Amino acid sequence: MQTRGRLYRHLRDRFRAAGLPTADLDARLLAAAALGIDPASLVLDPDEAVSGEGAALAEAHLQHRLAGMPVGRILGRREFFGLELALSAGTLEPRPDTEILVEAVLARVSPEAPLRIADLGTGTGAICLALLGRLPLALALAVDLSPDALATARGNALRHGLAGRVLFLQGDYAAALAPGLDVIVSNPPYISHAELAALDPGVRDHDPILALDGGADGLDAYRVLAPQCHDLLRHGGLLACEIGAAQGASVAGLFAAAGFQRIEIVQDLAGLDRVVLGWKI
Ligand SMILES: C[S@@+](CC[C@H](N)C(=O)[O-])C[C@H]1O[C@@H](n2cnc3c(N)ncnc32)[C@H](O)[C@@H]1O
Repeated sequence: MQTRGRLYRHLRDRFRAAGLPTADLDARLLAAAALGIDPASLVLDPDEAVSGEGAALAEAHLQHRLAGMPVGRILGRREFFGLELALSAGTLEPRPDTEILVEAVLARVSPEAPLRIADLGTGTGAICLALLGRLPLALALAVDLSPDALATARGNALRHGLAGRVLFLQGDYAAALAPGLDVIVSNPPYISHAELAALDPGVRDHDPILALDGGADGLDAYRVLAPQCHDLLRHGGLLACEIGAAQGASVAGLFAAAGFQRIEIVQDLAGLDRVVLGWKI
């Protein structure tokens, strides 16, 4: 008889043998998802029998993972800043690094302020939904070029009860937005062509190219965003962008050239440059 505990150990041992760095966690998440149970139940009730259907689904998850598919892609969902977000073919899988951007903004605005926020290149809606969850009086515009991403983001907003405070727009960054915004956030595509060629297949083959390709040197989006956002922000407004680890000085330079002041570069938990912030004074 197949049990929860045996099924989990089967996945774990195969992932360990394949050298996956997060073998135990991946096995727990994928086995629990296949069985439709909480991961803790694998440990609490290891002797519970599993259905043939559950075991077959776990085997399919196992094969996908061994073929290099990230866990979030297999599950079709991912946790970000405490929110479970659905993914789709048109969305980047949100990364923990991007939580640094959310935290950097939250540390610089008042939670009681009725802020008008724009999230340019919203993907799953990760950044703006995380912000709206912590800023109860804020409203947001979430823009993406991808209609698939926008549909997914809208579903995520509905799931978390935030759809009444965010408007989803298909567009080219801020080209269609009106001035007067308080905060603009963006995690634009910032991978250079040289880095794209060398990218881990788990990223290259599963995240959409529109979410990754930052042009020859990775800075194309910031060249557009910095002047565009300076025009759209009110005086006292904040622009916060996620960046690649080697882009801090270049993006700070683009912010300064567009007229931003009090520019800061914030590091992630690994000490790498991750966010550039600037104020329109
Ligand atoms: C790196 S992903 C970030 C997604 C999400 N904000 C996150 O942090 O997980 C960049 C997003 O920008 C969108 N995008 C790319 N070019 C764009 C453009 N010119 N205008 C609007 N969105 C764009 C992509 O479709 C993608 O959803």
